[in-house]
Formats: sequence, structure tokens, C-alpha cells
Amino acid sequence: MAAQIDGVFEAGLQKKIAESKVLVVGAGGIGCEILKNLVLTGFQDIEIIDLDTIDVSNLNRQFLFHKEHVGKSKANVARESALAFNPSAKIKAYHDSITTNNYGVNFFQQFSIVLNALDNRAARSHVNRLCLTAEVPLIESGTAGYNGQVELIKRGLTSCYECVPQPAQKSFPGCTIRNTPSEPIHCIVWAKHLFNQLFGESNEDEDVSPDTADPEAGAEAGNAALEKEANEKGNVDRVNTRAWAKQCEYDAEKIFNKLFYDDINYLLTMGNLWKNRNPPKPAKWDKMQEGEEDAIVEDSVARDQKVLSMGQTAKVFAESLKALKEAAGKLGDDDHLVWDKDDKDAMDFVAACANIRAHIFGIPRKSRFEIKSMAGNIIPAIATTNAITAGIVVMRAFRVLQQEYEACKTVYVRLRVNGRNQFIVPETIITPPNPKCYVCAAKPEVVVKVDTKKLTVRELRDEILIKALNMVSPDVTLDGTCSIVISSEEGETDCNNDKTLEELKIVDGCILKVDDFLQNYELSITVLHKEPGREEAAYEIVADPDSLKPKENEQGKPSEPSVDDAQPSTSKGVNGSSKPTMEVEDDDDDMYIIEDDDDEKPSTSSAPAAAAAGTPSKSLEKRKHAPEDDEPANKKAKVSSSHPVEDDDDLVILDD
Ligand SMILES: Nc1ncnc2c1ncn2[C@@H]1O[C@H](COP(=O)(O)OP(=O)(O)OP(=O)(O)O)[C@@H](O)[C@H]1O
Ligand SMILES: [Zn+2]
Repeated sequence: MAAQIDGVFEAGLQKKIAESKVLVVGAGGIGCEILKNLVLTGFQDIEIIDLDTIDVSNLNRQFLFHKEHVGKSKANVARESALAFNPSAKIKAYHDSITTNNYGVNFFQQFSIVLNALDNRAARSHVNRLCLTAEVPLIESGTAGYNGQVELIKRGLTSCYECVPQPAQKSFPGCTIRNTPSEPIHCIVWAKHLFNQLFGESNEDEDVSPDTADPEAGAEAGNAALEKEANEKGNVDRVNTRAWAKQCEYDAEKIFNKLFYDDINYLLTMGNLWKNRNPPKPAKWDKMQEGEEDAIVEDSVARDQKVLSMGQTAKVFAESLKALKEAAGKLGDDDHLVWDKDDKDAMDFVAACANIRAHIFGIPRKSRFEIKSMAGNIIPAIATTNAITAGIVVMRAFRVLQQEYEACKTVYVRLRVNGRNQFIVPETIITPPNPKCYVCAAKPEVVVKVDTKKLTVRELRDEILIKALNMVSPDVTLDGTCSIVISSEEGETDCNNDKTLEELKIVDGCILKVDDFLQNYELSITVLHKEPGREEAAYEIVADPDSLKPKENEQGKPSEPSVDDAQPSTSKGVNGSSKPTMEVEDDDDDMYIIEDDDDEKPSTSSAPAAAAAGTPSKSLEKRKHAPEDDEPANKKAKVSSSHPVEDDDDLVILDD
């Protein structure tokens, strides 16, 4: 092994590598590469954890896995395969989630360094919080297609994974999804919700029926029929969708006509909605069959790429509905299906329903392949990017072991070389911690703007604390009282779940104290009452409460940082000068790195502005939909960086 051959590494490093203990979190695309690099460079004491089993689709890039391993634990197989490279290494594998209470601060404290190779924000945040508390350096990495990113997170020295609040993820207001879709993605989201209503975990926020509480529908929505049928949340109850579907034995014609004819006619009665929009055209099952000669294209690859005719789509709808009914029928009464883009029937169902709805609303229909990408937030994984990124991770680990933290600047792997001929681009400075960070600041706090009359305690826990703020098991008390709003002890506060915040006297200005014992994380939340408009998300999280305070003395302050006092490249003003807000809909998407489009710009290293243009702008956060490379620059969420890149080399040398 490299580290055992004298002269490959300097003596000090060679010893440190051999004596260190490393944790790798995730044994997927990057994790496999990291593990191989670790054993080949002589790391002797390694632990690796992954909750998943090997899927056929992993084999093209997760080279520690082979066909015969499909269905087996990723962590265990990665361990076995890596040991073949270096049988003398000690590798311990855990087939488990890092977010369980088996892996607390004590567990993390055993390691010299932790290397993240994850694919979701919740787990990344969790490891971030534990490494901060355990004071263990963390190397965070991620790739999205040809882009990659590696950064060191070290308490007190660098920004943490959450120092820059996640950019607003694309979330869609319920009334757009339920009443007035205008883009294919609205129909796809609706179809995924429909899958859950019929077969998955039911969630009242995913109602697919017309929303009669839509503020834009105004009084007109209150016509006699609607008033009778809408419950206080504005949902048209009729019978619970799943109960009704079961009653009619998932009859394709009945379900089709209810969703695509009756409900659409219902929407048409809300005349206000259609004053400035093209009204939808209800579709009837029997009309779908008429004049339809094309058979389903049998070859699944060709079928995937094609936009099917409406007749074909209706057939796919009926077939997938039948298959899902059978699959659900095999489960126990309390069990449910889980939507999975790789499940043929689930994907067929969502693609068919999305396209039927798109057709009704005059929205372009999409191929199954396109819908799968959008529904599964898929950015293709590129083995080479993973390999390069994992190489950088381990080179950074060397630096950390030698405590050369200044050399651990964040690094970006890019699709094309920039004006400086760099395709691996380091930042010029270590990004310092954000003193207002809602995780690593001395006293973490956020403001949550929400309709306290509507938001329930369950929604506070599931949507805001768990989904948006990435907690695992929060306890919540109302400050200044002894009242426990949410307890992490099972069942202890269930009686609060369906109460609104207001009912529990949590109103404008109240402060909630949140404690996630598992993460050793305490957060203070100031609640501000606000009634969101039609196009607004149900809640808004303001990560820098100071940004809400009136600015008394703006005069004399520089409005823009000059290049000299430049802030690190962030989307949210680390100095608190901007207003970081977050809206989160879906957390299970890949990391996405926002690039500036400097490739097209000429680079003149003498001009500071041009130098800045050569800097990769970053967002470590993940996005629901990555912009295409050829998407106009102004459509990309752009984040600009204002400190210049190192310009002393053409091809970047990471470690000198
Ligand atoms: N909480 C967690 N605990 C442990 N491992 C996790 C956790 N969350 C995600 N992972 C693992 O992180 C790895 C990320 O790897 P990668 O991004 O290559 O994903 P993948 O599932 O292997 O591939 P793809 O998502 O592209 O199909 C996965 O193997 C996943 O199981
Ligand atoms: Zn932080």
C-alpha cells in the first residue's frame, strides 16, 4: 500500500494515516471510491455505514459491487471488496442509518475524521451537527452530474453544512397543484400525490381534489354544491379517496371519470380561476378509447422515450392501476405502498396520470423517461466525477491529519475548464463560520412565519422541524411556560398533534425552545403569525432573525461588499445583510452545485471583476431540479462569488 512504501508520503503523514480512525458515511457512488482510496493509501482503521442494499442500477459505477451482490448490504459488501485490496486493513461495516440513536456523539468522537458520501440533506445535516458537537473534522462531498464539491467542516474554523441556509427549493402551492396547474411538473407532483392517496402513506397535505379554499376562487367557490361538500380545510371530502377507490374496486373507468371528468367539472364551477386562464377540458373514459388504434409500444426502451397518445396513456393508466391494486392487496391493512421511480407500475401510473392531467389543462405532455427524471429528481451520476471527487476527499483527509487546515479550501469539480483552464477549482479562502448560523452559532435561532390559526402541531413537527430543519426527534416547549408542545417520547403529546398553534397559545411573538437530543442540537424559534398568499408556501423560515428588524442606520454602510472585504461565495449573505429564507418541499434529492456561466466570459486576471468572474459560485445545497447546462443563464439560480480564485496556476494543483 502506498502509505507503507517509504518515500511515497512524508514520514509524519505516513504514521498519521496508519494511526488514524476514519468513518465513511455512505457506501454509494462516492463512498465506494473513498473506501478504495483509503485502503490503497494505507488507512488501517476504517468504519463504513450505509442503510441500503445494492440495486442493479448501482453496478455501473459502484465498482465494489457486482451482480451477485444485488440485494445485499452495501456497507458489508463494500467492506469485503475493499479488504481484497488491502487484507491487512481493519474495516467495520454497519448496515444501518447514521441517523439512529446508535450513533451519537460518543460514537463520532472515536474518529480522527469523518468523510460524508451521502445523497440527502437530512443525513448530511445530521452528521454535520454531530461532528460539530463531537468536534471531529468532517469532509463533506457531493456530485451532481459533472459537478462535484468537497469541503472541510471544522467547528470554529470553517462554515458548517448549514451556515448558508438552503436555498428556497422549488415548492408548489397546493392550489396550483390542485386547481390551476400550468407546467408539466405541477401535473407530476399531483400524480405522485394521487399515488399516495390511493396506495401510499396518506397525507392530508397531498389532497388531489379541487381546493375550494383557494383564495383566488373567491366567493364563487362557495356555491351551494361546494359549500355542502367542502370541509373546513377546503377539501372536497365526498368519501376518503382511498376508501372510495376500494369501494369501487379500483375500477379504471370510475376512477378515471372521477379524477378527470367530475373533479375537472367541479373546478370549472370556480369561474374566477378561469378569468385569465384557459379553462381545463374534462376528459371522459369512453372518449379516450374512441378512434384509438395505436397499440402500446411493447419495447420498453422505445416506450420510455415516446410521448404516448391519449388512448395509449389511458391503457397504461388502467394496467398500472390494476397492478398496483394487486400489489397493495398483498399488504396488511395498515401497510401501504411506497412510491419509487424504479418500480415499473408506480412509475407507469404517475406518468399516465400526469399526462392525462396535462392534456386536460393544455400543458405539453412528456415521455415516461422525462417524467421519471422530473419525478425522481434525477441527475445522472457520472462515475468519473465521483472518482475525482473521492480522490480530492482523501487528499483533503491527508491535510486534515496533518492539521494543515488552511490548505483545505473548498474545491469544485466542474464540467468544463474555466477561463483559467481549471476544471478542479479551489476557493481562495477558508469560508468562516456564519455567526448567525442556525446550527453552529453560539445560540442558534430562527424565525418561522406561519399561519398560527391553521398550522397544526403535527405539521410543525413533520414539515418544519423534521423536513425543513432536518431534526430527527425534536422536543418542543413553549418558552416562559412549562408547557410541552411536542415530546420525542412516543405517544406523550399525541393529544396535541391535531391542535393548531393558536389553540396551544402559540401565537405571534411566542418563542419555542426546541431540543433534538439525538443531534445534541438546541434551537430557539420565534413564531410570527402570517397568512400566506395564494402563491406562497405555507410557512417561511428566516434563518437570520436580525434581518427582520428595522434597519435604523443604513446610511453610511456599504451596500455591496467591495472586492477587498469580499464575503465568501454564498447564496445567503453570511454577514446577515440579506434575508435568508427557506422553503422545503422534498428533501430526498441530490446535491446540486450552482455554477456561474463564466466559461463564456473572457478572463483577464488583472481586473478584479474578471477575476471574480472566474470563481465558481457555489451552493452546497441540493435543488429539486437542476438547470440544464444550456438553460439561459438568467434562468439559473445564480449565486455570485466575490473573491478571486487563485490565479497562479493553469491546471489546479490541490496539494503542493
Ligand atoms: N441516513 C443514512 N445513513 C446511512 N447511509 C445513507 C443514509 N442516507 C443515505 N445513505 C447512503 O448514501 C449513499 C449515497 O450514494 P449515492 O449518491 O451513490 O446513492 P445511490 O442510492 O447508491 O445511487 P442513486 O441514488 O444514484 O440510485 C447511498 O448508498 C445511501 O444508501
Ligand atoms: Zn453553521
